[in-house]
Amino acid sequence: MAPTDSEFNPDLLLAHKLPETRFTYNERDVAIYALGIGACDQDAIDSDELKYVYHKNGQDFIQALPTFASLISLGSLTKGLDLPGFKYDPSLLLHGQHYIEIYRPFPSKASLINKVSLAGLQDKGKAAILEIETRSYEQGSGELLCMNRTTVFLRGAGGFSNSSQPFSYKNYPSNQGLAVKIPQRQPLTVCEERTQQSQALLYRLSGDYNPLHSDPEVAKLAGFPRPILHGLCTLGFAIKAIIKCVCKGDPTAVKTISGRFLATVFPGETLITEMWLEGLRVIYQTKVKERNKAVLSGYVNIRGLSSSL
Ligand SMILES: CCCCCCC/C=C/C(=O)SCCNC(=O)CCNC(=O)[C@H](O)C(C)(C)COP(=O)(O)OP(=O)(O)OC[C@H]1O[C@@H](n2cnc3c(N)ncnc32)[C@H](O)[C@@H]1OP(=O)(O)O
Repeated sequence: MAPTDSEFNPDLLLAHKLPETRFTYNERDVAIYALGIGACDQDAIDSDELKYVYHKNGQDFIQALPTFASLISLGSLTKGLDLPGFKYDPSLLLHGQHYIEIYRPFPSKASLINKVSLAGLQDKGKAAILEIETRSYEQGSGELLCMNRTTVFLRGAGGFSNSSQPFSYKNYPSNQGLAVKIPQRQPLTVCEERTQQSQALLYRLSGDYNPLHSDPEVAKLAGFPRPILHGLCTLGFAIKAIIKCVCKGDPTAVKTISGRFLATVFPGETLITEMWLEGLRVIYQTKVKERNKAVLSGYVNIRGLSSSL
């Protein structure tokens, strides 16, 4: 008998080709994104951050933060994905992990073509873990600008495969795993930043309009007391802190970014990011100060460091 629409069908799923998408942005988008992750929020003349939102000292271009890459992939994903052979409830979806490779610094405006593919699916019993890879090419030159791998944790969508041999598919190298071991020693440096009560309302204007981050009723139905902060907003705060504290304010120093969202953040909470240097890798962990709770951890690979660190 042929499987019905609601049944798991790995052959159908793995053979499915996701459509190419397009993403065009300009300097206004770059600046709105930076404001959404707290640039100049604590100090409107912050000499490290003004360049992300304004033509500081007459600079020609507003400078894009490396985490702007995460927006490029999201355009095609935030409404959820229709995947033949696999069903899930998009209202129970949580962002679990995010991985970015940046191949060259971001222009402050561009038109891009996204090639999207399924990178992984795992049955974890109580949940399914779905991974989508997006490679973004500059229209015209065809140059590859960045790659995003979005991992989503689909609550309630597990248990779809044989429980003695749960389904597990990954098409990328295991050394790109995102779990990090937090060093036991004191961090090299620590950065504290308060998010605003309106943080998610501002961040959503960059393109992730999921009402989980803005609508109290939708948040309650998803199991939260109030709207939660976008995972990529928290990631943006953490990486901006690393650029300021370790990369001496140079956003082009960042090559690779990884992050695992460990717990939910509520807008208005204070983020404390601890950073450790291991060669050309910064290991980091972000905690919510008010609850002393780790909410994000990961690493950033950087291109080089000045010897004064
Ligand atoms: C296609 C759609 C694209 C979507 C676009 C993006 C939409 C954006 C949404 C958001 O921004 S949501 C807000 C940001 N995210 C969060 O706030 C999530 C924070 N994290 C959590 O709440 C929890 O970590 C969790 C994800 C609910 C998991 O916790 P839980 O206690 O249920 O898991 P465990 O029992 O510890 O582990 C089970 C299993 O899953 C693996 N795992 C655990 N956490 C993660 C994770 N964050 N990412 C990926 N995988 C995770 C864990 O290793 C276990 O596997 P095994 O070890 O058993 O193999």
